[in-house]
Amino acid sequence: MDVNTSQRFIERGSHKGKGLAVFTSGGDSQGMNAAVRSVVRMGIYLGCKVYFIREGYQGMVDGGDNIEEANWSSVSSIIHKGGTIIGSARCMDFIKREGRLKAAYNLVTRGITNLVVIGGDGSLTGANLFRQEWSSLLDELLENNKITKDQREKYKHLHIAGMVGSIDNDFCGTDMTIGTDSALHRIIEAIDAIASTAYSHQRTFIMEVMGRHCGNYSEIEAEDFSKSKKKTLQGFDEIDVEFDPITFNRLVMQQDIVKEIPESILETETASALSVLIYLALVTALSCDADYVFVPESPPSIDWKDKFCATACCSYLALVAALACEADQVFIPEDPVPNNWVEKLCKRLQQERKSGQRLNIIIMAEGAIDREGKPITSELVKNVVVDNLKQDTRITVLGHVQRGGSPSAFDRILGCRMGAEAVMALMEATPDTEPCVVSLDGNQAVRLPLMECVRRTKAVAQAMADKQWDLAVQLRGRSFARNLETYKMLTRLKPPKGAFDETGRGVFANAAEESYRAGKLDKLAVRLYFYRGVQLRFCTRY
Ligand SMILES: Nc1ncnc2c1ncn2[C@@H]1O[C@H](COP(=O)(O)OP(=O)(O)O)[C@@H](O)[C@H]1O
Ligand SMILES: O=P(O)(O)OC[C@H]1O[C@](O)(COP(=O)(O)O)[C@@H](O)[C@@H]1O
Repeated sequence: MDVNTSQRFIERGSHKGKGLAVFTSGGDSQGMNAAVRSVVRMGIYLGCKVYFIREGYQGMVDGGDNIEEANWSSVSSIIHKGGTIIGSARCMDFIKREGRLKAAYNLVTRGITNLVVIGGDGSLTGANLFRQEWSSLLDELLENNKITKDQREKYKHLHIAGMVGSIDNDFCGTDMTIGTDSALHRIIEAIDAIASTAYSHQRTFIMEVMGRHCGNYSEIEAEDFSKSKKKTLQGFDEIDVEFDPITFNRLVMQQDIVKEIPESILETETASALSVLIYLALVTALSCDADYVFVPESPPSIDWKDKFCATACCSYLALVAALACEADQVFIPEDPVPNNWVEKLCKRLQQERKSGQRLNIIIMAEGAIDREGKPITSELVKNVVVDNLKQDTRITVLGHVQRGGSPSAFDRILGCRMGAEAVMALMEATPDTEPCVVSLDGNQAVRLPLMECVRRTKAVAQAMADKQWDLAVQLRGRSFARNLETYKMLTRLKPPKGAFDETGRGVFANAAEESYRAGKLDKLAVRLYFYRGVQLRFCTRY
């Protein structure tokens, strides 16, 4: 499209008469209001008739006052508010065709054929299914004399654009989901606050942050519910809802699903909800100098508990002490091997205390598991620390605080940009255009095929279910992998072989300086080298 065409296209009123609706679905997140506002105003600007659909898919199915025309001022003064002013819900009715038929009727009778869905992968999957079925739903409505032939013809194409609203940053295809940045702010503020009291009492704190995924849940078809079909998910067969207290805790976290899924499915399918997404835990650990982070994509070995307090080797504590506290001594540790993580953590905790550190922070994603896929709960880690290290230990579950409060500037802007792009995508759509999800790629808003992203997102869950941890990390994307690598890098005690020059000075420090001056390195690499260099310089004093 040349400049003139594109300018004409976004001309005020250039899409007069089109019916467009926006709704929020699944878990709410900060920044959703900014996105809603942007959709409404962009739509109105282009001449569309814009509707709110309240309470997610439930409002679409129920119709009535839940579908309400919006105007310019209905989205005034909402950009700074957390949550979503139009409500969000998880809706079992929409999982069934019967529910989707009602939803189609409610849209057609209002002339709505453009939908902006703001939610997670489940909501986007539902929207895609809805679009696939649209034609047959309209046929059924016509057959039942619910709509006229004219309506059937006029509204025969449904267009879908998605935006990912979730604090979990768990959607493949976008660098940041709407809400993640704000949630991180909450977590970091909370950890900073905890650190002061932890310091006073010389305590270890286990901070549990949100981050879970139930991608396979979205794949449950309506038929599965009616037939109570028994399914087995590889790797989770041993999970017992009733008798295993650890597993029970996990399922409690999924209580919205537990409530609604028949017992027979609950016992098998819900297990898949244990596939956990860890962005918040990982990045928080990185930002807060946490002593350890439990993450499902890269879980510890199965015997983590036994090894937790068994030996005397520690790397992270020493590194953090050296970097953050200007420690006088730096240890040259062994490269961490996955099966030794418990040992290392134990050593770290002990070593930090020995070297004068007054507190420890352990961060856990709420769905952390070990390499066998078994959950590791905050309670379990606490017991291990208390029983074996005798450290005064507390658990803080940050819970929904993370999803509350005002959105950060980043999330407000992100919502605005994504919303405008979603409307543009709908206006440009042709009958053959696939549903898209508006994503952030670097600093660019891009449109990606919705189902491809959903497929990739679900592949992460599958990789974890298959215990393919490297693959799970890789599927989460480059930036996730880099964050994990950075975290591991900065928690190493021992620099790689060849890190010293003949004078004992870190060669990485030299290399970084030279390369940075020559413009050969990116910021991250320089920072990593810098940290290694600092560490090595400390060594040279001995
Ligand atoms: N496979 C599906 N078919 C139809 N609707 C679905 C499907 N998966 C999810 N949904 C709808 O989307 C809602 C939100 O999905 P959920 O997975 O709970 O949250 P999120 O969108 O945050 O991932 C569900 O309550 C349901 O109404
Ligand atoms: O608010 P609920 O229903 O207790 O759900 C809690 C879950 O929602 C989330 O905040 C977001 O999950 P979704 O984006 O998948 O909806 C998770 O991090 C958390 O585990």
